Amino acid sequence: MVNLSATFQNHTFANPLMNASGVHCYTTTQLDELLASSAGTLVTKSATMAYRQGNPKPRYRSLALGSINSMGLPNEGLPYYLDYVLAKQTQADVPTLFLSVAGISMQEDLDMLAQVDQSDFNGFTELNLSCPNVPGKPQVAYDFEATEKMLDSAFKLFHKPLGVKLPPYFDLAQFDIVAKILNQYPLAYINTINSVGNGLYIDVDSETVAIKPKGGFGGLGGAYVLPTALANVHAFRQRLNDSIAIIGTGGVQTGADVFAHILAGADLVQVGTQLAKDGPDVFARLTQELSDVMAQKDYHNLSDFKNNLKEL
Ligand SMILES: O=C1NC(=O)NC(C(=O)O)N1
Repeated sequence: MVNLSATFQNHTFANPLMNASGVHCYTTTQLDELLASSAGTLVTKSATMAYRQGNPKPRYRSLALGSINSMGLPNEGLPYYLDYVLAKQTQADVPTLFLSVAGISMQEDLDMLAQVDQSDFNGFTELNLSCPNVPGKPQVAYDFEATEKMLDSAFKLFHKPLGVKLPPYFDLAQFDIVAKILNQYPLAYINTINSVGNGLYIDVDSETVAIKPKGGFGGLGGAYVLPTALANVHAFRQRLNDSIAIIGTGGVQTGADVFAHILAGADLVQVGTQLAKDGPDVFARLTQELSDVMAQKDYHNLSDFKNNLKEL
């Protein structure tokens, strides 16, 4: 018998799967659909303090090998999502929830964290340091000094469980540097990776880009990014204190991809592009496929193979 239950910082989820922030999580209707699905839990769309329209459309394009997006942090504003998780957490059989924030400035991040800290929210807060799509706003987590300053300030005022959403890194020396910074803080988790920033999809027939913002440059998701996502999960698992959990995000299309993320060291696994393509029913398929892969290998629990990637 296969048991998919996932433990994560003393919280238990029915399975390790959830949505990636930004996908099927803008409205309470979408969030309720996630709760009604086979997903183990959910994360809200990254919020700014106030409602934000985001970039001009078309700003998302589903592609054969994944997706490209330059949404630009459209969201209903922090109060909308905070109200949602506060209302939901009082209901029976609702799992511990995740709330994502992404200020346009460090001060906005701190203001939002302060507001969440003063609330009764009992779930995990995700500080998104890696949105690649706000014109003129660099991805914070590519600036190591700014990241350190941000976390110093955040932990001075925030006392609830906090995670950070990181961009992909591509250099082993960067993994060393970033892990050294992150290990200084009592982080509940890291979530790696965000979309691979500023890719450019070209439609040869029309000789045109796929999305309107930023001349077509946007974050890549889907099959394009699975090896990069697995590398970031594994590199950070090898370098971070055991006290910091890891959410693996990027490139999940099948149960075998979920298995690979966990083998690489992920404690939970998020699904973005494939959720956008298939809708919340994707979680029923992915949990079944993960269960099938485990049964074929005679594994009964996630701990039987988590972070057990073999080298040659
Ligand atoms: O962090 C983000 N990553 C993305 O790929 N897109 C969204 C966005 O543009 O809002 N934010």
